[in-house]
Amino acid sequence: MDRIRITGGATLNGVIPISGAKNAALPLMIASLLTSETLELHNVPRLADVQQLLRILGNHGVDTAIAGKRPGQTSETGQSIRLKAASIIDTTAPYELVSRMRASFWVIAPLVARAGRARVSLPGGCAIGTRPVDLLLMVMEKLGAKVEIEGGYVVATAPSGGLRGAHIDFPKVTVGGTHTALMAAVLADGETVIDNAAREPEVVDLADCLNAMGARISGAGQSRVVIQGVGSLGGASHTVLPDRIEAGTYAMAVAMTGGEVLLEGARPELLQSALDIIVRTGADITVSNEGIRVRRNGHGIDPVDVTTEPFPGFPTDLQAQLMALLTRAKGTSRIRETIFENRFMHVQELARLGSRIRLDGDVAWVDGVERLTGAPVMATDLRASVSLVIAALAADGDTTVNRVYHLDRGFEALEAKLGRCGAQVERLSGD
Ligand SMILES: CC(=O)N[C@H]1[C@@H](OP(=O)(O)OP(=O)(O)OC[C@H]2O[C@@H](n3ccc(=O)[nH]c3=O)[C@H](O)[C@@H]2O)O[C@H](CO)[C@@H](O)[C@@H]1O
Ligand SMILES: C=C(OP(=O)(O)O)C(=O)O
Repeated sequence: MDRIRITGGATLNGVIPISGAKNAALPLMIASLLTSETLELHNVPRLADVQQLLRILGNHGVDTAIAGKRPGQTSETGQSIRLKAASIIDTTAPYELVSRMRASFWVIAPLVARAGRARVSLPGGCAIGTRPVDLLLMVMEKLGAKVEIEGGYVVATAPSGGLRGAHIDFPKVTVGGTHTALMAAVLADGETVIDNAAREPEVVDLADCLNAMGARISGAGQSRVVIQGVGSLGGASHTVLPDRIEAGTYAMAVAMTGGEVLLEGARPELLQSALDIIVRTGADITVSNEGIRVRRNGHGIDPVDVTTEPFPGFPTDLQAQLMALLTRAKGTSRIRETIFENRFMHVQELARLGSRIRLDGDVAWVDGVERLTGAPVMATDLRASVSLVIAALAADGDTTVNRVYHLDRGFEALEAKLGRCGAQVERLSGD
């Protein structure tokens, strides 16, 4: 298994291009199941999760073609992928494929909408909590599907006349639930109203693409979304929005090490709450047409008090990275995690580097320390892994981050992007 070795101490200076968002690319790719025509996606990041989803979609009958490199494109220029599901050849999403990635469960919605049936293994994904799918199943039932659990699989069947529009009122904000509702309702008969919908930018990106395919969705990005069902969807060409979590991660890395980096292509409105917090820690943020510039020169790291919330609040997917930054703050910070009940698995690994963090239920108290020291560490999920990279960049000596496959799920060309800005990061191939 590959590992990454980081020798701490360097400041970061230069330009980091921001990739297309993993969490937008995945539902966009799944939307290809809704039409027999070609969906062309641009700026798709080169990530293990994208590859895995291509395998899953291929199993359902989606033909994919990845465009070759054009002049001037580098290995980090997002890929263009054409997806065409002329017909759905298999409505089962098997355990071996789905258990590795949470988002793959969302195929349930387009499969039932288009083929009338789906048999989908209960999902896997990052180990950050129990992560039930009850609200996704509620969506399918509200739209008229019969839902049963058989041998670890969810079997959902549309009524004879197909899915019917309905009122869906989510008791809590769920990104996956909202994606599912959008993809199930676009082909349903009549109107669907979603209340308490997730307002995340990735939901808006999916709705924009579905509308380009001929859907009639209004209000995406607000709590109430209204969908008028249509008879069929066609092809479209859509560019994946930039990854706000990747941008926030590198912003925190620069706030940690000091230096000055342009996050090229990052869009500030997608991560304003995180940028506000980074400014409160003492870094400077400036915004231009090129992206977001982050700088910390000579100022220490100030402690902050942060609570994770659904968009537009501070994202849970940046909580671990912020915690890493705050391990070196001048004072005590408080981080409250309200989205996932088990998303503090990075605490014990950050402790190996010398951090001082106390857990009290859903709150982590981070006492800033003068010095971190390198150590072998092992992360249990994607964002936890990258939080260890951030801490390692500021630690004395070498840190080896094991289980790099977590990083490869969500960070495109991490070593190259950090390396070009002066960090000493090296991938060690293992057995
Ligand atoms: C691939 C992808 O886009 N993943 C993101 C997505 O995950 P995901 O879509 O899985 O997260 P949700 O927004 O659905 O989860 C929010 C909360 O709702 C709960 N819940 C969810 C569904 C359900 O049926 N029942 C239920 O109780 C979850 O356990 C959690 O406590 O949004 C999360 C919250 O922003 C992010 O951390 C993930 O990176
Ligand atoms: C939790 C994440 O991914 P997933 O939902 O696929 O587990 C993430 O992107 O941080």
